[in-house]
Amino acid sequence: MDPYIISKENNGVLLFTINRPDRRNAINYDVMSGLEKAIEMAKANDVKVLAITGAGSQAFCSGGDLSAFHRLKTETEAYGMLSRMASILYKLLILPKPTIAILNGSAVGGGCEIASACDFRIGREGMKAGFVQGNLAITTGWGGGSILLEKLPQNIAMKMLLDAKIYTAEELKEFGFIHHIYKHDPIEACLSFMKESLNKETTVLEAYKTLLIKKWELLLMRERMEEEAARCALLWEGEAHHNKVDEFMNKKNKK
Ligand SMILES: CC[C@H](C(=O)O)C(=O)SCCNC(=O)CCNC(=O)[C@H](O)C(C)(C)COP(=O)(O)OP(=O)(O)OC[C@H]1O[C@@H](n2cnc3c(N)ncnc32)[C@H](O)[C@@H]1OP(=O)(O)O
Repeated sequence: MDPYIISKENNGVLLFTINRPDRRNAINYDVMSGLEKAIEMAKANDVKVLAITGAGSQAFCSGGDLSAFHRLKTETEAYGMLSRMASILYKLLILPKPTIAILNGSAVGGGCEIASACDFRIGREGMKAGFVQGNLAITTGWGGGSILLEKLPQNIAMKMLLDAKIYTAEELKEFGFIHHIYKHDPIEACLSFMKESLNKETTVLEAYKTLLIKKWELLLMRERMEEEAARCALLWEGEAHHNKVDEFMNKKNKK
C-alpha cells in the first residue's frame, strides 16, 4: 500500500491523502517526502487549492509514527526528524495557494500540527483532535505550536497546548480551530467549503495568499518553527519521553 496518494480532484483541487489507515495515518519519512512533493506540485498553474486528508474514516493523522521514531534516542537524532518536518510545514504554511485540512477522523499530536499549517480546517461530525505531545513529555516539534499561537486567540491556543487534551468537533469549532463540521463525503465537503474560492482566478488566490505570507515572514515564523523543533528535540532526549513512548510500544506489543 502506497503511504500516500496525490490526486487531482475537480475544479483545481490537488488532494494529498495520508494512506496508512492501519497506523491511523501516522507520519513516517515516506509520508514526509510525499507531502513535500505535493506542496511542490501545488505550485502548478492548474492547481487552485491544496487539500490534505487521511485515508479511511477513523483518523486524519495520529502524528509521528511512534514505531519508527521511538528509535530516535538523542537530541541530535530527534532534531533531524523534527526539523525536517518543521521545514515541510513551513513550506505548506507559505504555499501561495489556499490550503485546507479535511479532518476525516481523529487528529492528534503532529496531525494537529499539519492541520494547523493549513489555511482552513473542516472536520467530520464526531471527529476529535488534540495536541497530545505534552502527555508524551514533549512539546509540539514540527512548528505547529508557533503556528497555533498565531492562528487562534493566544489564551485558547496556549490552553490547548498546555492541557494536551483531545477535544470534540464542537469544542474545536468553538475554539476556532475548525471552520466547519461536515456530515458525509469529505471531498464534497471540501469542494463546497472552497466553492467560491475555486471560482476565482488563480492569480487572485495567489495574490491574497502573498499578503498572508508577508505576515508570516514579518512574524519570523521560519525561525520560530525551527526553534520549536530544537526545543522539542531537547525534551525528546529526556527519560520521561522515552518512558512514555515505551509505554505505548509495550501496550501495542501486548495486543
Ligand atoms: C512532533 C510530533 C510528535 C512526533 O512524535 O513526531 C507527535 O506527533 S507526538 C504524538 C504521537 N502520536 C500519538 O501519541 C498518538 C498515538 N495514537 C493514539 O493515541 C490512538 O492510536 C489514536 C487516538 C490516534 C486512535 O485510537 P484508535 O483506538 O482508533 O486506534 P488504536 O490506538 O487501536 O491504533 C490502531 C493502530 O494504529 C497504531 N497507531 C496509532 N497511532 C500511531 C502512531 N502515532 N504511531 C504508530 N502507530 C500508531 C496503533 O499502534 C495500532 O496498531 P496495532 O498494530 O493495530 O496495535
